[in-house]
Amino acid sequence: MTDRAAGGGDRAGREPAGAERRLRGLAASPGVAAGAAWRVGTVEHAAHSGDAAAELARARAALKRAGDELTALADRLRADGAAEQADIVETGVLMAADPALDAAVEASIARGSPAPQAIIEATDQLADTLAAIDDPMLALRADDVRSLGRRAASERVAPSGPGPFVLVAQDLGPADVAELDERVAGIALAAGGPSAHAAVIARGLGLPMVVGVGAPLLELADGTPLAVDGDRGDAVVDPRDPPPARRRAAAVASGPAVTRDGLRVRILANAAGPAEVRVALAAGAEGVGLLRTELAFLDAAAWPDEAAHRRMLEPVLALLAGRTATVRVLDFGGDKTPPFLRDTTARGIALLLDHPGALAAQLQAIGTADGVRVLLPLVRDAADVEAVRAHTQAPLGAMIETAAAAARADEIAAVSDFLSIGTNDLTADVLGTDRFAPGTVATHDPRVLARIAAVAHAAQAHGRVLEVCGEAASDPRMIPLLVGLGVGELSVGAARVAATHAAVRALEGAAQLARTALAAKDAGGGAATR
Ligand SMILES: C=C(OP(=O)(O)O)C(=O)O
Repeated sequence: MTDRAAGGGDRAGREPAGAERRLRGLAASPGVAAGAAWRVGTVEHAAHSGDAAAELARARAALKRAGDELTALADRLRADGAAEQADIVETGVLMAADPALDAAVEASIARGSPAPQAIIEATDQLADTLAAIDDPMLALRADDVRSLGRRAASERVAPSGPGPFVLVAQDLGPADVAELDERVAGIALAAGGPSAHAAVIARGLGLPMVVGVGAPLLELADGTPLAVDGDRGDAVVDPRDPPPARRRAAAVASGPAVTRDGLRVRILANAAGPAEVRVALAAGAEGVGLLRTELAFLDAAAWPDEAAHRRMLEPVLALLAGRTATVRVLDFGGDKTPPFLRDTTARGIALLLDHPGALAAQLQAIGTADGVRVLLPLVRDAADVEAVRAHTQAPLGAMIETAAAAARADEIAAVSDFLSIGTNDLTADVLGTDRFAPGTVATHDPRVLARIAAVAHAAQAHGRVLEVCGEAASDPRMIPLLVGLGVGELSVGAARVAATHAAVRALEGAAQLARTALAAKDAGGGAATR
C-alpha cells in the first residue's frame, strides 16, 4: 500500500519527544510555516496479488479516491470564480464512477493486470474509443479520461483532517503544488531544486518550501510536528518554538515602483492561473509578465485545441481586465513534457513551429485584446519571431534563455516588440549547471551578467522594453544590477510582488553598481558588489 506507513508508525519510538532536530536543505520559497508532517509518496506498485477480488477492490478504491480529489478540486475552482474549469474537472468525477470503465478495469484484472495497470489500460482503452470518433468534444473527454487514469493509478494520498500540514515528499510536480489546498502550510522535499517548476509555483502561491533536504526527511512519520523555514532552507523536526502555522501574508505595494533616482520599473507577476493572478494584483502587480500556459496542459494527451486554450485563458484575462497580460505560448519540453510528447527532443518555440496547427490554435485563443502580448519561449534567432509574426497581430516578445540567443540579441531585438530574459534557463545554460538540481542559482556570476548586459544593450539600441521573468527578477541581490543594466520590467512570483516593489523604491545608484559588477573578474567579485 502507500508508503505513508514507511515512516515506521510510532514516532515516539524513534525520536525523544521535544528534541528539536534541524535538517539542512535549500530555500525554495520564502516564509516560515509549521504543521503536522504528511508524507505524499508514489506507491510501490506491487505485482498482482493473485487475488482478483482484492485487486478489483483496490482499483475501485483508487478510482473513488481520484473522483473525490477531483470533486474537491472542482469545488475550489468554483470558489475561485473558475466555474467553467470546475465543470471540466467534474466530468472526471462522473467518469470515475462510469460502469463501462469499471467493467474494463475488471476485464483487465481478469487478464492478470494488477490494479494500477488495469486502471491505466482501461482508461486508455476508453480514451482511444472516444478519440476515434471524429468529434472535438469527445477528443477532450479522451484527454480527461486519460488524466483520470494517471491520477487514480498513481495512488497519491491527500491529507485528511483540518491541518495545518507540512507536505513531505521525495519530489513534487508543478500541478501537484498548484492544486494544494489551504490546509497545506508548507512543503519539504527530500529532492528537488529551487528553480524547478514546483518551487516556482510554491513561490507564486506564497507557500514556504524547502528542497534537497535528503533521505532523513522521508523517515518522519505522519503527524510529526514539522516546521519549514523557506528563508534559511531548513526543515525543523519537533520545533521548540513553532512559528505561526499559516503561510505569511503578502504585503501590499501601492503606486508605481520608481527608484530614488527616478528610474521607473514595472512590477509584473509570473502566474500559471487565476489564483496567482488574484494574489499578485492584490499585492500591487501591474499585470502579468509571464503566464506559463503549459502548466495547465502537462497531463494533456494531445495538443490542446483553441477551445481548451480559451478555457484556460479566459479566467486570467478577465481578472486582468486590460492590464498587461503576457501570455507565453506553450513551453513544452524538459521537465514540462506531457505524455504525448515523451519521445520529442525539441523544446519551446522550436517544438511549436514544428506543429503550426497547435501554435495557430493557441494564438487564435490568445487574441489581440488590449494589454495582451505574446511571449515566445527559447527563441533561437530572428527567424523564430518572424515565423510567429505571420500568425498574429499581437505584440511579440522573445525570451532570451540561452547563451546562443543572447549572442543574437541584436537581430532578435530588431524583429521583436519586447524582450524577456529567462534567467533560470540562461544561468544554467551559460554556467553549464542543472537548474533542477539542488544548488544555488548563480545569476550574479559575471559570465551571466555579461549576457544580460548584451541583451540590455540590444534592447536599448532598438528601443525595446526589456523584461526579466526568471527568479533573478525578485532576488534582492540581483534587482539593483538588473535595474542598473536598464531592465524596465521585473516579472516575479505573486508572493514576491510587494517585496520587489519595495526593493526598487529603496534603490539608488543602480547604474554605477551594475558597471562595477560587470567589471568584476569572477562570481565572488560579483557577489561582493551586493
Ligand atoms: C522564466 C523562465 O522560464 P521557466 O518558466 O522555464 O522558468 C526562466 O527560464 O527564467
